[in-house]
Amino acid sequence: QISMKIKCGLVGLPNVGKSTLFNAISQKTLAQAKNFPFCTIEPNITPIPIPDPNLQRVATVGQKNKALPATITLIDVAGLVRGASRGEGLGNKFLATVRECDIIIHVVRNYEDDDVIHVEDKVDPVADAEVVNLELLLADDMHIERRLERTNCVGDERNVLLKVQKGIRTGLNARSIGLTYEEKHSIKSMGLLTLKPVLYAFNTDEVDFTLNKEETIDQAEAFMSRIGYCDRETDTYTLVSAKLESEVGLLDIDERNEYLEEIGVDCTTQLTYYTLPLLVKDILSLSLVYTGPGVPPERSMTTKTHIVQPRGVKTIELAGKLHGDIERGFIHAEVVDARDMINYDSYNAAKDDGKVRMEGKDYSVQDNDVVLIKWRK
Ligand SMILES: Nc1ncnc2c1ncn2[C@@H]1O[C@H](COP(=O)(O)OP(=O)(O)OP(=O)(O)O)[C@@H](O)[C@H]1O
Ligand SMILES: [Mg+2]
Repeated sequence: QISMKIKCGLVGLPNVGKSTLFNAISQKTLAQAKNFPFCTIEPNITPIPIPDPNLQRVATVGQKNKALPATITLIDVAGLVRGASRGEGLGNKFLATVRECDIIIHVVRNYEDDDVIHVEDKVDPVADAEVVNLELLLADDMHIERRLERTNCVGDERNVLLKVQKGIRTGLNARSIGLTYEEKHSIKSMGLLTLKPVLYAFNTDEVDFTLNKEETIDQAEAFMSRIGYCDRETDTYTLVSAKLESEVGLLDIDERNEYLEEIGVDCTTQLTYYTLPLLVKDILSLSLVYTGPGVPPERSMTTKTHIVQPRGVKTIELAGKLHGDIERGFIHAEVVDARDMINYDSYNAAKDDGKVRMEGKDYSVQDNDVVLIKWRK
């Protein structure tokens, strides 16, 4: 449960800008992004740091010379076309990669550009999203059917899958039928595509992203209310301009800032490399906790950020994650909130001021906790 890699899969029709967005978020040219459908065949994978304005300060106050941010993994896969579930295009084999993801980033094309081929011949984000969503639903239906044919599919798993199958056959996503945590858990290994939360990346051109921003937001809101096979309770969207963002990502920092200022774009509120990991953190209710501060320098020179998934991680589990010896020798944990700690000059100063509390091995670590585990060999 702790520091488990969080995977985000980029999904969408071919040639809508998935690889361009992948490059924009990674701020590198890692993926080939070209104007032809099925440009991507093998998945592109890269870690993306979760922006954290407190991390550097926590490391400094904790007298550590290295600060490691938490990362999520971004995966860019092949485009999906109408009929993929019946083997059209590249078929749906690559969806096995998406099954392992925690969240789907569904890229839809809202930009007009006669030079960029559209596999459905016209720019229509609602129609595109429906094509993809229907294929995801059909892929789940087939995946469930195959699993139900197996004699070892019994008990809770079978009952829940029958319930999901019934829902899917009336056009409902697995995430829309109100499964309990336990029910979801019993079918976890299936990696159902429609059980995953979806973040729509509404990919627009530079002008719609900047000058016409208000209208573009209206369009995106209208898009969200019109698409089919969507969950209006959980699914959300973000505006992106993959081309612009991938281009500025390659400029050196001064050039980039100057250009962004000229076009009125703010990095930390508008650029996807910054906003998207934070959205993912929010949607998946992830917490960040730190280890390192308070630990003597000969034991650690690094403040490390860990991702904690919902439903709690105990200090003893965090200890196990750091080292088997630390888990075995666990005495107690010192815990301070990072937002408090950064107001002091040192870890000890925060401690002297009563900001550091003592917790036992069953304490569930919280977002922003800085944890120092006391242990003996
Ligand atoms: N916001 C945008 N405005 C204009 N052009 C864009 C935008 N986003 C992407 N493009 C262009 O669309 C084309 C296709 O992009 P890209 O290769 O990223 O698509 P893709 O979804 O990865 O396709 P595939 O599924 O075939 O791998 C490229 O020429 C890219 O420059
Ligand atoms: Mg691609």
